[in-house]
Order: sequence, then structure tokens, then C-alpha cells
Amino acid sequence: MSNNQITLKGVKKSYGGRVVSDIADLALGRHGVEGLIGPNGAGKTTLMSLITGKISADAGEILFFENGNRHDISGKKLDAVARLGLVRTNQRIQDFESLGILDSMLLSVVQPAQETVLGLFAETALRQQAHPAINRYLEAFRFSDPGGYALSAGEKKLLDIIRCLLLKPKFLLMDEPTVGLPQDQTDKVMEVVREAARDDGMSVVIIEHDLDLIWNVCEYIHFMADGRIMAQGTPDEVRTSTMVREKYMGEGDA
Ligand SMILES: Nc1ncnc2c1ncn2[C@@H]1O[C@H](COP(=O)(O)OP(=O)(O)OP(=O)(O)O)[C@@H](O)[C@H]1O
Repeated sequence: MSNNQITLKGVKKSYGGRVVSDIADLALGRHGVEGLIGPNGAGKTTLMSLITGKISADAGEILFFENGNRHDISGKKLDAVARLGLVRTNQRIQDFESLGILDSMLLSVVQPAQETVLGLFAETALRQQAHPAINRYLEAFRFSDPGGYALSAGEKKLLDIIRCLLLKPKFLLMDEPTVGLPQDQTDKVMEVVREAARDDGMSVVIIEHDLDLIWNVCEYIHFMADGRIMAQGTPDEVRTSTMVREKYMGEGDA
């Protein structure tokens, strides 16, 4: 079980007078792999952006606890939060067309001070030897041209997730990780994420509309609607909640 947690107290965010996030009291990361679900526009992505410092809250406190250390990350910027080991995969895929697959992976494993060393890794074979973790991901995920660029939407998405995992985060927030990925790739992504949660103590929160994935992968689920956390519990508890069914799922889906 992970030692890492994010807590939010009285966190509020409004756009043009409309409250899109109103989190009274929330703890994330107590249960290994957790899910954050809710209807479109519920405020899930906004919540992740508030935590990672992409946007700032109007009020409230956000704390990050990692291995006994307490960090007040309210109002902290994106890079400062990422340096603490709190990393987020992207809902919208990034443009990797100017950086090859291997180079972008390598950039995740070298420390900033070592970046000039990149020049030493001129040979592809040498680069691969240098990082067993990269080899492992290349083996598992079979890019169409690993020595070239990630071109399809699926490959870009995959590369984004792998780069985040190579950073060895303490806490990983995943925003709709499976959109655009075929089922076999989705299964493999979830396998490596669960492995990192189990073996490295990484905490994970996954936003997904793919409820089968949520029920199968997550140990604990937070349900959000209208900017607020409305229900929390095990997959069984959330799946059978009348309120969750009414607000989110068709009666037949549960
Ligand atoms: N920059 C912004 N300016 C104005 N309104 C915004 C902004 N960002 C988000 N919103 C609004 O905040 C609400 C919550 O959006 P958010 O993207 O967080 O929802 P979500 O739960 O992630 O939805 P989805 O499941 O569709 O991704 C929506 O009504 C959205 O239109």
C-alpha cells in the first residue's frame, strides 16, 4: 500500500461566476489504484488541473504527502508539483512529432543536469542498452517504428503514459488513459500501472468513462457531479449506489 496521499480541503474554483469545483474534504491515494468518475462536465479534469498546478484555486488547501513528508502544493506551479513526484498523463495527446520515441523516453529517465550527456547516446543500440526500463516498455508495447516517431493518436497517447511512468512518480494522475487505445494496449497499460502501484508504492487516480475498466482495475472510487464529490467507496458500493445510477449510469449499465 502506498505512503502517498493528496488531501483537498475547501477547494473552490469558479469560471465566470459558475462554480465548477467545490471540494469540501477529499483524500486521494489511500487505496493504491483509485478511480474518479462522473458525468461530462462534472469537474474531474478541473480537479486534476487544480492539484497539478495547471490552474490555481480561488480558495482552499491542497496538500501532498509522500513518504512522511508534507508539502503544501496549494498555488504551486506545474513544474514544482511535478518535481515532488506528482505527475499527470494528458487527456489531450501531446505533439511528439519533433522528438523520436527513444529520445522522448530517454529524456524522462535522465536528470536535467545530465541532458548534455544525450550527445553520447548517438547510437540507437547504446541508448537502448542504457535503460532496461525503456527496453521493457518497447518490448511490451510494440510501436510500429520504435526508432522513429509516434505518429498515430494511439502511439502518442501510449508514449505520453510511458514517459510519465519512466519518471517513477510517487503519485500518478491519469486523465482518460485508454481513449484511442485498442483493448490489448489498454490491458497492458493497466498491467504496468498496477505493477508500479504494487511494487513501487505509486499511488494512482484514473479518470475514465470506461466503467468496465474502473470496476476491474480500481480498489476505491470517487464519484463526482456538479463540481462536488457525491459518493465514495469500493467498486461494488459505488456501482450499486442509487444516486450514482441516477446521476451517471443508465439503470441497465450497472
Ligand atoms: N477554462 C474554462 N473556462 C470556463 N469554463 C471551464 C473552463 N474549464 C472547464 N470549464 C467548465 O468546467 C466544467 C467542468 O469541466 P471539466 O472538464 O473539469 O469536466 P469533466 O468532468 O472533466 O468532463 P469530461 O468527462 O467531459 O472530460 C464544465 O462545465 C466546463 O465547461
